[in-house]
Amino acid sequence: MGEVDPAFIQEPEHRPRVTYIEGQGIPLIDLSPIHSSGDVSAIEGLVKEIGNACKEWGFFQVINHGVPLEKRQKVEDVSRKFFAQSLEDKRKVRRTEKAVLGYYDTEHTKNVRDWKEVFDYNIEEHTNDKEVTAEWTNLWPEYPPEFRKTCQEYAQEMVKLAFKLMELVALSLGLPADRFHGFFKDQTSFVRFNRYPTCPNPHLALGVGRHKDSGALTILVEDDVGGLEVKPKTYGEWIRVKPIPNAYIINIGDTIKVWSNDKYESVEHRVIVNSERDRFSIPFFFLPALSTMVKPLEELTNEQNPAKYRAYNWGEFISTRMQSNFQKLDVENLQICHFKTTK
Ligand SMILES: O=C(O)CCC(=O)C(=O)O
Ligand SMILES: [Fe+2]
Repeated sequence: MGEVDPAFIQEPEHRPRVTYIEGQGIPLIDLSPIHSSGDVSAIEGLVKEIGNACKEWGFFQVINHGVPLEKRQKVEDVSRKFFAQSLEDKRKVRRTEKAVLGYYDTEHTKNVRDWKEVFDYNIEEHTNDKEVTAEWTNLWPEYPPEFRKTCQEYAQEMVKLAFKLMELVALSLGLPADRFHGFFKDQTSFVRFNRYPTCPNPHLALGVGRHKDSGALTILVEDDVGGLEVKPKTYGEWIRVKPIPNAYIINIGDTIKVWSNDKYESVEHRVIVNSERDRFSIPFFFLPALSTMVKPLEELTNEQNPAKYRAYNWGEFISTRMQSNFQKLDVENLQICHFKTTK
């Protein structure tokens, strides 16, 4: 990508600011208690911390998460090797409008093109639902040769961590630890490799435009370049996230927001690019099964606190969203607010 094509240019109110606020207050949570069985008070303390972070921020970082560093380094390595190939080679595993996994460099967020290229792969090779128009079949590149195995091993680590986090989220809502597990049988979770190339005019474009993640939660690895910004509800301003070596960044997605009937927040975020160094990141999106009807949990609603959302089908939602990100459209993207029962 060379000059900044008009397709990438953000409206003035969405362009990044030259000066920024870094990291203050973003919760940093130590997950060690989940690995040492038996210490009830440590687990209780952790559950409280998670609950507060989900309520106030919708966003936090974790350390002592149990994911071996070597698995992370290997996956970062294959991502870099894949992107270092020629465009022609990368396009051998190119996604299409219908087949939504693989490589592409033309994603749009809210109908403005993102300054990035991506590669997506699914955790489970699930059969495509007839009701749903998108195809979810993995396209594996031939290079580097260890690509597929490394990706699959990393995905298993992400799934393990995601289930642990969902248990903590469930406990923090006063629910049984395994309350959410059933939704993830035949999950649609996927991993994304992002490369944000250097940009000649970083103040005009964004690596990813402002958005909320629509799944349950996202577990993100970023390198040391920095550029991720979040706008927590309590803050009202964009805050730059400070990269912490070997930490994972967790953000709550719209699905948890709906399940919790708005008790927990999904936070708006975006990625700033720069003119000096490419940035690489690897989000894992923890997503329910295609057939899931997403709606506020009955245990968390009652007459005083009625459901704030109508049920929607996850398969239709995610397929519509993936397809609308493929190209610029003249209509607004599908959002959970379209299913709100109250204004
Ligand atoms: O690259 C990042 O830090 C975040 C990417 C992101 O928000 C996304 O892909 O949904
Ligand atoms: Fe995101």
